[in-house]
Amino acid sequence: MTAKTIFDKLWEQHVVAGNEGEPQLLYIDLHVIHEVTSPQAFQGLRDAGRRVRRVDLTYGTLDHNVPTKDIFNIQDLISKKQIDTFTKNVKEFGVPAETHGGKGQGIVHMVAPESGRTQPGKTIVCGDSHTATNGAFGAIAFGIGTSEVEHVLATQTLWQVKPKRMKIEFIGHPQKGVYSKDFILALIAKYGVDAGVGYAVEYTGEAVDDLSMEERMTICNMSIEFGAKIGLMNPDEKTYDYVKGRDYAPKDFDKAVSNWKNLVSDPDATYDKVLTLDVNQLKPMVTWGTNPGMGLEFGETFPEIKDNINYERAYNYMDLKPGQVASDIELGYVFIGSCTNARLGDLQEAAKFVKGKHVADGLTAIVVPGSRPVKTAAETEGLDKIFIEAGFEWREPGCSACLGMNPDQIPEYVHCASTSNRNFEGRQGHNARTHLCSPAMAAAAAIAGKFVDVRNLVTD
Ligand SMILES: CC(C)[C@H](C(=O)O)[C@@H](O)C(=O)O
Ligand code: SF4
Repeated sequence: MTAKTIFDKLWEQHVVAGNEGEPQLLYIDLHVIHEVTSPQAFQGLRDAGRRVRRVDLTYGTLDHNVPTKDIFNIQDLISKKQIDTFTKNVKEFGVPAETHGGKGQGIVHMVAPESGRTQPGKTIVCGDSHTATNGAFGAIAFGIGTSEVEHVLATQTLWQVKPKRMKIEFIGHPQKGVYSKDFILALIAKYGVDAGVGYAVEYTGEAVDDLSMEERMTICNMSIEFGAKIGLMNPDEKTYDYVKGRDYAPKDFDKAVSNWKNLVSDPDATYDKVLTLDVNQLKPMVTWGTNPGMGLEFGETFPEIKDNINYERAYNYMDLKPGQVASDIELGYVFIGSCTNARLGDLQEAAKFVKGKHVADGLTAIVVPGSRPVKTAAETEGLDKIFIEAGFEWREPGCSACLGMNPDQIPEYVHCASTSNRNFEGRQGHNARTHLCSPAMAAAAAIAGKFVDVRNLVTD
């Protein structure tokens, strides 16, 4: 029997028709939807007189347009329309979905795992690029376009060409104050934002084994910033423990686990490409430019422009210069949120750097839990008080300032330390300047008023 990767095993199990190298029809086990990319898809079904084929394998939430200050007061007309349309569509088609302001609501890539629907072995799609987040469970999960959303709603299948296989090994053990966000930012800085194009990436290595499920999700989430549509990991005991006891966990859990145990890459499986990154000496990462690959370890000087036209443009947009360092950036805003880094563990870690301290003068700092369950759990532990007493705003869950599709926008020309995944021009607001980093780095920066090395602040 030839050795196989987890990706090969899962792909084979889901092919309904077609041969490798050509488009193949895949069966989809879970289709998650949100208000931005589903309206035309539902309209298409309506026009064709079709229904949703498997409402039981479909699940929706509202996230991008949610106002996080005053959640029921939706001022923006487009936001209001998208939220109302979604609510009407899921009702009409009978799709289970979280309600606006409801107890399970949150960012789409957070609520699927939280509800227990995300499980090893599944194919999971959503009309959203960061769907790869779910790959942390040992699933094939990827973002699709609106016409594909319609196809999946109607047929529960999707045509796809099988990507190549890449293995990325994170070796070593990080220093305290260095997190999985730093691993993935370092990987993208080293190999570039296109390095993953055409590949399904499997993340392995002792550094990944040591991570919690939440930290693993941060890495898979940013596969897309590395250029890959799919990023996944081998499930293990931590994966099973995460799923166990959740509302939609398998009823016969032991049987499910015995199946999941086979869903790992064989030791001698081969890959089209293998990359490694040693995290032993890795320092906290901060991006200086306008794509997620323009990042450096804390303390390194920003690069020379040379012939790099993108660098010149990035420097102009960011109002920074070669030779400067991250601590030179004059921060005006700190955003702790998004599907990359707004889980309970992220907020717990950030709170450690905030407790008993105060946000720097003139700086606005907001914490936006990624989902209602995270918000509630954080409040039960008193994290909200720690942040509020320190001068942070404590918001309602949603995508928030990750992208400004809601009132949460970074003001023009202001530099923002952000725990999100994209630092493109205008992403967080017109002419806003985004610096990607870990929750700990963002929290410490809010207190200091500038980026500082959190390795020096770790107490436990
Ligand atoms: C709005 C949505 C389609 C988009 C995506 O696909 O990623 C958004 O979530 C983002 O992060 O830019
Ligand atoms: S939090 Fe950001 S990256 Fe995640 S789904 Fe929302 S907009 Fe996209």
